[in-house]
Amino acid sequence: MEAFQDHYDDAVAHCYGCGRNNEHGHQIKTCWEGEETVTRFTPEPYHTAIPGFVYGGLIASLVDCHSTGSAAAAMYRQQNRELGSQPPMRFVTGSLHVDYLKPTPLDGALELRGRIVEIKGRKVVVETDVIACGEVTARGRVVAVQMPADFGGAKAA
Ligand SMILES: CCCCCCCCCCCC(=O)SCCNC(=O)CCNC(=O)[C@H](O)C(C)(C)COP(=O)(O)OP(=O)(O)OC[C@H]1O[C@@H](n2cnc3c(N)ncnc32)[C@H](O)[C@@H]1OP(=O)(O)O
Repeated sequence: MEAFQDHYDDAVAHCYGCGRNNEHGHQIKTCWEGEETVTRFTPEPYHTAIPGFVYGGLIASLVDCHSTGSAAAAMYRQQNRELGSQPPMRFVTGSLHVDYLKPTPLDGALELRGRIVEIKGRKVVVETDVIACGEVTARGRVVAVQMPADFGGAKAA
């Protein structure tokens, strides 16, 4: 199944978290599973915080890009548009909040499951559970905002 991130324009597919063209990045892939969005990512041994446990910054990074991708997909879905149809709708992070509920074992794949909490104007709020070994170890809440055409002085694509 094609992931949301597969539809990002080549010119903007270099994000460290989700850009498929960034060979040094995480290159996460997110899909719908019913009403939830799902990303699966297997941390490497060097993603360590305390030995045996995943670095919190990695978890935040995964929540971030999982959520901005989910926000875009939710907006396309709300507008009954195909992912990848023109003009593109891309989202950046306005706010990123993560609660670390318990240590996340560095032991196989992490699963991120997102729910769309609100869509209002250019804003989409996404809540995401991070699941390791069958347990929710972290929970994120992201306010994603549709990228302005002049974001950072650049042209949106
Ligand atoms: C080329 C690349 C392709 C990108 C394609 C790939 C995407 C990869 C994205 C990766 C994720 C990132 O790391 S993105 C990089 C990190 N993020 C950034 O650099 C963003 C920097 N910030 C900004 O540019 C700006 O602050 C924005 C765009 C986020 C918002 O500014 P704005 O466009 O003027 O929006 P504004 O009208 O103020 O707000 C719209 C709604 O969002 C809410 N809102 C805005 N900011 C916040 C906030 N911090 N906390 C809560 N809510 C907020 C407002 O209350 C309002 O809700 P209401 O009043 O309507 O209810």
